[in-house]
Amino acid sequence: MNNSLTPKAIVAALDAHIIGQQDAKRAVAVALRNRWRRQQLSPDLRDEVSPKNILMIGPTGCGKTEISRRLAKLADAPFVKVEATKFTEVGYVGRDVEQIARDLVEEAIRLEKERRRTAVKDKAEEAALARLLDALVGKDASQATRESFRQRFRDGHLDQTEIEIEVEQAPSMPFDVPGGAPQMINLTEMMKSFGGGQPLKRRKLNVRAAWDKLVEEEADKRLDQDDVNRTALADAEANGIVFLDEIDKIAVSDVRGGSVSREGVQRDLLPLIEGTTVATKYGPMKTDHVLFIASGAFHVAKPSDLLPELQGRLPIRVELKGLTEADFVAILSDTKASLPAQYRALLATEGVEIAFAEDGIAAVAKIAAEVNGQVENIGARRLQTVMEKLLEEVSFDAEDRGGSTLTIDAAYVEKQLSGIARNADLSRFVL
Ligand SMILES: Nc1ncnc2c1ncn2[C@@H]1O[C@H](COP(=O)(O)OP(=O)(O)OP(=O)(O)O)[C@@H](O)[C@H]1O
Repeated sequence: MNNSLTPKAIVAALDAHIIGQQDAKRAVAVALRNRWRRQQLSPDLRDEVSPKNILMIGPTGCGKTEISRRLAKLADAPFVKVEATKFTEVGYVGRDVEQIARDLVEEAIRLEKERRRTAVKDKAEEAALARLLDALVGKDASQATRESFRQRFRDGHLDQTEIEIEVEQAPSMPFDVPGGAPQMINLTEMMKSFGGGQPLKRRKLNVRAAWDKLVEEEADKRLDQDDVNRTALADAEANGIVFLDEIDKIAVSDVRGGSVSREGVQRDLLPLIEGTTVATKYGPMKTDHVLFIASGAFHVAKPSDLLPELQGRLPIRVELKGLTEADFVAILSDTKASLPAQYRALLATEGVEIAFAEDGIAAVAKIAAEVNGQVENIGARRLQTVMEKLLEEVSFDAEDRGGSTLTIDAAYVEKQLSGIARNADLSRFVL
């Protein structure tokens, strides 16, 4: 991890995307910095320091996941989100919670591959181009023909041309045999151990898609898979972040009748959070230093309804506030890659300019807050449904509007949305 990611720098980076919720931002920033601090310690002391996990308490759609996901991205750390309620479903067997650790390792592998692919990109592209040309003009074509196709490909003229190439088959789903990961059978892994790579399969693709696939394959061939796995496993152990959503739903007082199984889930989660070793396809993974961020609305159950041991493992409590109309204005106006900016960019690709007037933004925020109040409070997620409806017409007609400019002001918002927003029954379905 990067030395420059001080708590202040982390909060500033989160501020670019998330409005308010300063307590939560500060808590995650300190948790992340503590990881860096731990790495600076002598090995014996380093092992003693366990992460201070966080419990985020706040209504739906107020930024809990977003803060955690952005934090992970900032730190380039493997991240998984799991709903705690998933483990209370019918068919649940205690072992399943260990899947969280396995998923974290898979995510770490994906990240590690992505990092390394950039290093071998040039060589991979060269080899991919050779294979692409073979597929386009045949192995025996003259140098001149190959060169001319190479140029046409570079200029993008062949993007939609269909070709048939031999690519590696996607790995088959592993069979998850009772008893855990070490006994997983993966057919493609087995084929590999009998010599040769993944089995090949002829597929029809357009040149654009074939190119991406071939570059990925050629890059992967140049990666030392064992080393990728080793590094990724260590990365998941030291830097992994698990976001455990809906933890309140497995707290005991929230249920009538089903409490045994829910308490069971808490008991199963406990070792994972306290630190245990989970068997994965890539070797044992220790969860001692994984950062857990648990989250829930806690409308009915309280944090004190969780098992005491679990409460102890989530020592940092932060409360996130429900978002107000003013927050919605800020989310629409002041965040990086805000929804208006996204729609503006999307429609610009069709030559349609849209400009959001200040009173237009205010009107959208007002409607979102009203519908949240009348129908159901889904927080900032409401902005997505409102914006989609608002721009539905222009999004559909964009092809006929090339070269035009549309100003989205209060009057336009009123025209598009007021009928729906004032009718609670209608907005229940549409907004
Ligand atoms: N404070 C905020 N600032 C900017 N955008 C926000 C904020 N809160 C939520 N959003 C946006 O709303 C959407 C939903 O937010 P998020 O996934 O963080 O909800 P949540 O609090 O985790 O809810 P849940 O508990 O239901 O998962 C995301 O697209 C996010 O970008």
